[in-house]
Formats: sequence, C-alpha cells, structure tokens
Amino acid sequence: MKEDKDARWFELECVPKEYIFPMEYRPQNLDSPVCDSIPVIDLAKSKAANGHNSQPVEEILKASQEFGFFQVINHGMAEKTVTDAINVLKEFFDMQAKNTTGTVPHTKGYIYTNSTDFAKDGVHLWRENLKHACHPLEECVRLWPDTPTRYQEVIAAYIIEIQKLSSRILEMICEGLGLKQGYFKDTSEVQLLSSNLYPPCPDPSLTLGILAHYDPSLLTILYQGGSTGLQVMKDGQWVNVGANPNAFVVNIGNQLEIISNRKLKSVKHRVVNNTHETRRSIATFVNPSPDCIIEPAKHLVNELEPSLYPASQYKDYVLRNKAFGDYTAAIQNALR
Ligand SMILES: O=C(O)CCC(=O)C(=O)O
Ligand SMILES: [Fe+2]
Repeated sequence: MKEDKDARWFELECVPKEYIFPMEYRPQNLDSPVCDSIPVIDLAKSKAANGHNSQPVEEILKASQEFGFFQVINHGMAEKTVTDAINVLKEFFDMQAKNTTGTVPHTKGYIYTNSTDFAKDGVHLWRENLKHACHPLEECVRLWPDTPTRYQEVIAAYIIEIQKLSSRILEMICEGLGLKQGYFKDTSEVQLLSSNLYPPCPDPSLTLGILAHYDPSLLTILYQGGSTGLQVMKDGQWVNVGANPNAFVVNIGNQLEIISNRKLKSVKHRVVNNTHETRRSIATFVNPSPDCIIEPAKHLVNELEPSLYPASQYKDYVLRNKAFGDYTAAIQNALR
C-alpha cells in the first residue's frame, strides 16, 4: 500500500500494535444496549409558577445515588453557544493535523495531546485531547489557543454558561442533601476544560478512547452531542449512555462523593471507540481550588453515619492520586 503523507494518524486499515490493549482492558460488550435507566432530567420543571418544584431535585439526588450520572435537558444554554464551541474545537483539532511539531510547549496555557504523542496519557488512547484551565477566566483566556481566531471568545462564552449551569445543579444538590444554600461556593470555583476527539477506529474491540476512571472533580458537565461511546459501570457491567444532542451529561466527581459522605456516588466510566463515527466531547470539570479542605459535610455525619473520609487538601488529593494523569503537577500549577 502506498503511504499517504497527508493521512492523519487514525486513517489506517489496521490498528497499530501500540494501540492494542491487553485482553483484560479491552471492551467486551460493544454491542450492549443503551442504558435507558440513566435519567434524563428536565430542568424546566424546576421553574414552577410558585418558584418551587422539588421534582428535579429529587430526580437528581436519586440518579446521583444510583448511577452517579444523569443527563439534563431544557438546561437554559443557547444551542448556538454549544454548537459554536463544538465547531471551534473541531477547527482546532483539524488545524493540529497540519501542525507537524505536534506537542505544544508547556509555557502555553493549554495542553494538546495527539495520540501519537502518547507519553502524556501514559498509554496510546484512540483520541486527541485539549486541556486548559478556565479560572480565573479573564487571566486564562489569553493563554488559550489563538487559532482559530474565534477560539478564545467562543470558549469563554461556553464556560460562562457552564458555570451558571453547574451552580444551578449544585444548588439543587444542596437542597436535596439538606445543606445550606451556597454550600459548594468555595469548592466549585475552578473550571478545567478537557475536549476530546475520538476518530473512527478500524477495530474498536482492541482499543479505548479513555481508560476506566473516576473523575477527581466535584462535578463534571459533559457535552457529547449526538454520539455514543461513553460507558458507565452499573452493578458490575458496562452500560452505554444514550446520545441526546440537546442534553448535558452530568456526573458526580470524587469530591462530591466525599463531601456527601458517600450519599452521592462517583462512578467509574470510560469511552469506547466506533468503526464509523467520530465522537467529539467537551468535559468541564468543576473543581475546588487547590488549597480547599475537602471533608464530609458536618451536617451529614453523625453517630449512625460516621465520616467515611479523612479531611484532605484538594491539591494533596490530586497529587496523591495523579488525578490529571502524568501532567498532574503542571495542570495543578496552571489552576493556581
Ligand atoms: O469524552 C468523554 O465523553 C468522557 C470524558 C471523560 O470521562 C473525562 O474527560 O473525564
Ligand atoms: Fe471522566
């Protein structure tokens, strides 16, 4: 076969051996059905005429206990804000294909991982990734990619809306847990964006887009458009999260599991690849600031339900658990 110098790293007929995972990691159940029971919660129902309707609060709590995952629709974010973000990220990834230097210097305020540059993930995942800090927004924005030229403006607009949405969801969680309003203000200050491109793969039974992991965040808000590939562990089985282009997928991170004294669950998840479809996702991690002390809320600890976790500074937790992969220390520094 003639080698095509313009082909991107994934335009191949076979999976190169570096991308093939050992048997025990490989996805076994690519054909398993979509899990209909992961709740899709209508946030418009929280705006009842009398200003109060507890239905979404109860649904969010139940889903967070049972699955650690739920989706929200009628979330109030304008469609254009989301499509602009997806499109500008698509342009960014397309441009990287023409950038032969591959790696972005660390002095920049973002980290781009091309899948051939596997050191940053520690393994060859079938994906490309772009990560950067978003807090404080005004300071971070100018360190983000400046090509495409609209990148900074479009992603800043997206992040502002994600902040609003995550505050709203955290307020509902406060209410559900019986914590005072604004309880999560200090622990939800920092946002980190992680955007993924999972190209079609010649044999998805051999590869992974993301290894099974728990999110080290407080909360994660994910946009996955109309694409499948996200799998969540439920009762010892991987189940597929349905694709709903109008929804955001929300999951409970490890810090919220700790603060809630395991009333809410941080659940293992991963991304599997697809033969024909490209998956694009934007994960926004809502995190505590590095110096925050994370511990179970006093209100949720008593004689019958003793504290299940020791208090720990968030930055210590992150470094101890290498929570952002091999570049944990660099990312943590960028979040200061
Ligand atoms: O790309 C996805 O859909 C999943 C991303 C994810 O789980 C993560 O970045 O922690
Ligand atoms: Fe995740």
